[in-house]
Amino acid sequence: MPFLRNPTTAPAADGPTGSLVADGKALVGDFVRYGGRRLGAALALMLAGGILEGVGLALLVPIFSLLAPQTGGRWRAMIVDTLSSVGLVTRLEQLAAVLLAFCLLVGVRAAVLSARDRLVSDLSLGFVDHRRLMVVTDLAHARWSSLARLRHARIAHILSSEITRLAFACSVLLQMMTASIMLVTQAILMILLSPVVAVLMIGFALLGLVVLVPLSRRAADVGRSTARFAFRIAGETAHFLGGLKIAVAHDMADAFVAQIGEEGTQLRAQLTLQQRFQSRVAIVSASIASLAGAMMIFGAVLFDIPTVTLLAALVVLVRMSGPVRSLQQSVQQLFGVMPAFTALHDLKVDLGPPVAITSGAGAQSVRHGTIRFDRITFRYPDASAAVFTGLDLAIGAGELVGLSGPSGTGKTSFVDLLTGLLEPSEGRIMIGDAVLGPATLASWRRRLAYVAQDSYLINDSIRRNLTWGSDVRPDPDLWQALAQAGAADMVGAMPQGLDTPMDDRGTRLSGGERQRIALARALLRDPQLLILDEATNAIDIATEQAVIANVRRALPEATILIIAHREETLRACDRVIMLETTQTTIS
Ligand SMILES: Nc1ncnc2c1ncn2[C@@H]1O[C@H](COP(=O)(O)OP(=O)(O)OP(=O)(O)O)[C@@H](O)[C@H]1O
Repeated sequence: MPFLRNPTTAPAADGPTGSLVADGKALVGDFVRYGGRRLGAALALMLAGGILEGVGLALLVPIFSLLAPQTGGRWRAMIVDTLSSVGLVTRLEQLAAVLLAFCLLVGVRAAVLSARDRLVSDLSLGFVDHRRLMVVTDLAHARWSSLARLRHARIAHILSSEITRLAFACSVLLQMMTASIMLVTQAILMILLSPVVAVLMIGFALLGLVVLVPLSRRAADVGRSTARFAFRIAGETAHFLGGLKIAVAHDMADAFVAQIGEEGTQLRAQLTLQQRFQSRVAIVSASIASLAGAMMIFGAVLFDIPTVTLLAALVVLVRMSGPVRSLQQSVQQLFGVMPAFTALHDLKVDLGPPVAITSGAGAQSVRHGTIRFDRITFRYPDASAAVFTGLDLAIGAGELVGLSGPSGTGKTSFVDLLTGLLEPSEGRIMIGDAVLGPATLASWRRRLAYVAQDSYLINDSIRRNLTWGSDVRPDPDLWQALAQAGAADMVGAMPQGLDTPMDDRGTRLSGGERQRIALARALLRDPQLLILDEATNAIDIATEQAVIANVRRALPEATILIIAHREETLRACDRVIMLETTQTTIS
């Protein structure tokens, strides 16, 4: 599994502002930076598709002229002359040649559009992956104090729903680019066919803008509030089970169902309103388009425009309705999905600057030695009281130390300071003769192993779980570590042994079984400091005592810190640090 080292450096100030235009610009900017040359190639293919579409439509003129000679006007003479000069004399030969050219063109256009769609899909999926990795990298490198303030539900929502909505925003943006290029090429063709018809068309396009923009804006407002509503429901759905549990326990199940039903009704009403606005926009667009068609026919008669030109122009007009509709719908859809982009940006702002870790030449190695808390004061940002004030203590290399105390006295904070997740507000932590800080953090973290109460297992085999975070090791080493953690019999009894998959992160194992696998994994890191954070509390006392003795034998030189409440566990330690109040005392 690759470890991410470099947080993203995109400046937060370039991010969304809440206005569609500014947010759209920021999203496009991000997308352009990501797409680079491939986006250029996609745009070139879009342009080629547009031009081929224009040429294909232009070929309708000779086809119509040859089909209905009396309607051709000056076009027909020109076309017949050109084809005759290359040896195609009869009407049938000329028609066959033009139709062949048309078919070839349709084939080439289909190939270009298929290449365009492949590239566009690659780009949009790749961009979403890239943004997801950016978020995960930012989270992985954020200061722990910033991270601890975030709600889990918010992160889960961003990494699942919001990223998916961003994928949709990308495809909408790309649709808009394609539609715009199509429209421009079709408009140019219209001008070439007949400037008079083009002027009429532009007049109607402007009329359409004047009528449709306010209507679309109102439809977009409705779309935006629908998105907010759906977002709120999604948030509540995430806490559904918790809410249901309390409701059932309080005999409020029917009220809970009614509450969920009411939210559904409100969302439906909102969606109906949105649909109504979209229908209104569609009715007005269709009316303007049909009026434009009628006026074009009228204008053609008035200005004596050949029927062939008129027919071709009408086909172009019909073809233009697709990109126009696509553009208009895309703008509305962007309103709905843009909050996803804003949410990603807000998360980056809330995470603040990444934690400083020196790598390369500036990095220092730490050597095994006494761990010393030297006049440590620690206060969480925004907290009124400090967790530790002027804490002085030392843990000798190779000591087995217990850490205990009532809830809220700072055990987790102590461990987080020791692993460098939190930085002291005052004072310093020494590892041997090195100060724990940006230069020594990477080296120190490579030398420690941390096992939590709720063990993190990945959805993979036991073998991969054991070597997660350390080098690949031969099977005998893995079995030895499992035996030391008291898990060898358990894994040996599984039909696939080390290759047994840990489905659903090992939830089918008991808490104690998961803890023993996590402990074996920690032993395989051969750490200088082993932290067991309530990591054996789900194991029965007799097995736990045996496991602690095994661990000590397996790591004779390592310092071991056990956070525990059980007296039996603490009795196995050389000494115990007891956190009694926020002003720590040590016994
Ligand atoms: N992110 C945070 N922001 C502000 N205060 C915090 C934060 N995390 C913990 N605290 C406070 O710091 C104090 C120490 O918390 P800590 O989690 O270290 O205690 P603990 O001994 O590990 O508790 P427990 O045994 O319940 O896990 C508590 O008063 C807690 O409310």
